[in-house]
Amino acid sequence: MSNFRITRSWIPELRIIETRRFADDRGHFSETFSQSALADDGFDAPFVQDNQSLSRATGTLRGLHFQTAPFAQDKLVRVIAGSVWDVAVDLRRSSPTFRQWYGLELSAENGLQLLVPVGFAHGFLTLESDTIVAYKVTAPYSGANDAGVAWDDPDLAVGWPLPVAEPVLSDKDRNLPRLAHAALFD
Ligand SMILES: Cc1cn([C@H]2C[C@H](O)[C@@H](COP(=O)(O)OP(=O)(O)O[C@H]3O[C@H](C)C(=O)[C@H](O)[C@H]3O)O2)c(=O)[nH]c1=O
Repeated sequence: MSNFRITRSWIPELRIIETRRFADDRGHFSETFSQSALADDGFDAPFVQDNQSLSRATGTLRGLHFQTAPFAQDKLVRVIAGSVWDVAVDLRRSSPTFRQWYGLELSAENGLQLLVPVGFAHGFLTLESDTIVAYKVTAPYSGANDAGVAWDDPDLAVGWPLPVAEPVLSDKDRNLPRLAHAALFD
């Protein structure tokens, strides 16, 4: 049996990755990344950078972000501590699921990962305090190509399970454009 099970969300380009846990009296062990498991599922873009963020407060929302070409990124997202509602939004104008979003809970407890390909915006909302999110990307950071769309754009109507009245946002995220004015993918 493989240590990874890769399935697709109802938006088929989004992969959900389950990792096998080897539990014993000490706790558990799992492999968290396998290039060959992803390649066997048809994903072979090389990851070039690892990122990690700590969000202290429950209800912290980071997103919805993406980088524009030529620094567009695929992202492989997992949670090391705590839990998030993780969201990907299809920004590909030619896609049958354009403007649609998919969300799931990623947590240290469930060990799930989401692979968000180029063409999607990504964001998450923390469901616990002191949540640590780690993710691999297939292009380096480029501030000049850092783009995004408003987390609360009514044209997207993302179903954030807000555990607080108002999310904790960066100034940048508070001022991201609505979809109608955002950079998109073909
Ligand atoms: C993403 C990134 C940021 N930075 C610098 C730029 C800022 O001075 C500082 C914080 O960046 P930012 O506020 O964009 O971090 P997040 O709000 O956590 O954004 C990230 O979280 C959402 C959920 C994502 O999907 C993106 O990968 C990423 O945009 O780190 C870097 O130096 N390298 C990087 O790769």
